Amino acid sequence: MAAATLARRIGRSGVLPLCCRLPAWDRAARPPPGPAQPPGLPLAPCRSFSNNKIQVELDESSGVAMMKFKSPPVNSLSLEFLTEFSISLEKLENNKACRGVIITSALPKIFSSGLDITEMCGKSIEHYTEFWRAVQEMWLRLYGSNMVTVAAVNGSSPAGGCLVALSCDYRIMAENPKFSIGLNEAQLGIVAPFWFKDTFVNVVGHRIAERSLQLGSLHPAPEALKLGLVDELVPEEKLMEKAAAVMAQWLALPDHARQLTKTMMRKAVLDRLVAHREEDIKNFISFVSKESIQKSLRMYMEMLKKRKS
Ligand SMILES: CCCCCCCC/C=C\C/C=C/C(=O)SCCNC(=O)CCNC(=O)[C@H](O)C(C)(C)COP(=O)(O)OP(=O)(O)OC[C@H]1O[C@@H](n2cnc3c(N)ncnc32)[C@H](O)[C@@H]1OP(=O)(O)O
Repeated sequence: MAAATLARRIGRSGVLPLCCRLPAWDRAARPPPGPAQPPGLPLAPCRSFSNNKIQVELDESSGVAMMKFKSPPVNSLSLEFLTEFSISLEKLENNKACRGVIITSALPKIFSSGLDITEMCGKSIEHYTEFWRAVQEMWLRLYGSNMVTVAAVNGSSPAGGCLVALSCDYRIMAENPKFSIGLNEAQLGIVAPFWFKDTFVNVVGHRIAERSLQLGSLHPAPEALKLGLVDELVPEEKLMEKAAAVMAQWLALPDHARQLTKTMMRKAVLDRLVAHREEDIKNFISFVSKESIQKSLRMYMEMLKKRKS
């Protein structure tokens, strides 16, 4: 689907209507590009594209796209960011030449600061609905992607930023102990929704997830490795090289076998949100609309600003 059409269908809602396409985790495995492809079949025109928030470059010879978050100061996941993120994933997913994507940040020291807290403060019910649908959409696309997804975590990655990394197939983090990662929602006085929790449990197991979620822990990179929250640590200057090597290793397998296995591992968790999407939006709205939650979020934002001065 052309980007313009997709953007129109998404419209202000930030949502890709489910009727527009099969979810990635239900699609048939794609044949690998290259010799198996009928000669003369044009590849989708998406070698490189970028928007205000995200830059994507696809190397058609390897089938690997590099996606860089570039939304200063901290790559927070605003409604606009999430919409652009979903559009970018959709474009790659629909491009037969693309088999894998490496996700990283173009900003120094920050992978993503998580959901944009200002989107959850003092807004209308319509806005909360639109925002939360966009958060769901992003996760459904990324966690359910048929592509190989590798997170090259080159900076701190709290809450929603951690969810992005957790939703990938493999996480490599820069071995800087000043960089931390985790679902720290409890520290903000809020609660990670069930599908954040499910994604976390699927990566680190129940006990580690329970302790980390209750404490709202942000784990420095070496601790994140010990917990299995990331798969590898490498010196920052080697991060992209390592990500490319890991990608090549994963792409060496036949797509159909890897994709069906991924679907088998993730389907139950994806289906749970799909079945309860509207209820999840209602829960989010009634939760963030509480005066006590608004107060907690405002205090947290003030704390961030004070820490700076
Ligand atoms: C019963 C069940 C009901 C279920 C209901 C579910 C409800 C669940 C709802 C939501 C889940 C939430 C998920 C989230 O992702 S919340 C966001 C969590 N993120 C954080 O805690 C990170 C906060 N930020 C930081 O720790 C730091 O900013 C940093 C480490 C990322 C970067 O540090 P530094 O480089 O020192 O930058 P600054 O702190 O100076 O920040 C620059 C600038 O950016 C602003 N900012 C930072 N993070 C955010 C953010 N997430 N959203 C919006 N704005 C952010 C910061 O305030 C500064 O602004 P400035 O002072 O105006 O320059």
